[in-house]
Amino acid sequence: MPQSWSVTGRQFLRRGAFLRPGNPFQSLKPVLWTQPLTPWQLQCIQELSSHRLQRMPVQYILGEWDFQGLSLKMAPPVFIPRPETEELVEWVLEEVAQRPRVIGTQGGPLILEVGCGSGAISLSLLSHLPQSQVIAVDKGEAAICLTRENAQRLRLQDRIRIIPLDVTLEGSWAHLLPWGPVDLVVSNPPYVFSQDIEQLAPEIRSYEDPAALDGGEEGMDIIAHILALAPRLLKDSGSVFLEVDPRHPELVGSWLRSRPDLSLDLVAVRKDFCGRPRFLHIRRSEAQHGCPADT
Ligand SMILES: C[S@@+](CC[C@H](N)C(=O)[O-])C[C@H]1O[C@@H](n2cnc3c(N)ncnc32)[C@H](O)[C@@H]1O
Repeated sequence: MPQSWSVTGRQFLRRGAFLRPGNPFQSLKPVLWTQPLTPWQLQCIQELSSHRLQRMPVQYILGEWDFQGLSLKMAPPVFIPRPETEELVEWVLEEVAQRPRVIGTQGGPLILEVGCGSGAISLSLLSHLPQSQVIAVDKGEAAICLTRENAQRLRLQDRIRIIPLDVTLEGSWAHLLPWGPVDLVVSNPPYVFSQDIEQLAPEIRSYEDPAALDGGEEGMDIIAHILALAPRLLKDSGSVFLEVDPRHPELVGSWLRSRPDLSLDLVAVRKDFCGRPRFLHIRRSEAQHGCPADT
């Protein structure tokens, strides 16, 4: 996998003055339509094209990608944020707006994101919720570094704690609460069924971290860990929002029914823009006090 190259697509387009600052690709200056390319420009185009011919995702070639109006740095092998995840963020923001008394009574909600990747979810939530604070965890070192860099680029670093952490490790939950229990846990976890990994596009299989994708036999490995930890992490009637595979609403529902000790209810399922059930809202029952494993 090529990890470094002399120039990213975005740098090339800016340095070569192809784009007006801050404008999208459509802003290509008309005067350039007929101007021959310089040798340097030709070399850059050849280099960038060769990456694409090796099936490198365009987001890695450009070195930047937009998510919820934020421009985020992208670098392999950190997971590239997908458009449907913007819908997860929008759902969380809707819930926060509709239930301000329940979620984050004082200031904005305190949010934990499990598996932050490039920081897309955490940073877009912070940019929309100026009173909120976020704890973002990921087990991947490259993901932690990229979230840190993106938080600084967006000047959101003062409201985010970025913690390298594997949520499947025993006792990990204690590190997840630097500010005490949270109002919301949000995650786009690895949820691809192991047997489906082979069918993913070469762009995904060759360049993105397999740990960001493979959720085990039924795609439930990390989901189950997050849900098992949730009662220790959440305030009373706090919520978990998850992005999942269309088969997961059924699987997660029956998994939760098999774990009544967790006092978690699947309260809503939302479809993505293709009409597939992809997002779950799971709420901690208000009646619960203390954690099952503590008693
Ligand atoms: C599907 S990616 C989501 C990244 C980002 N939230 C997004 O939506 O673009 C899943 C992320 O979970 C992280 N991850 C996988 N297993 C984990 C674990 N056991 N503990 C913490 N993070 C984990 C991966 O490193 C990856 O960054």
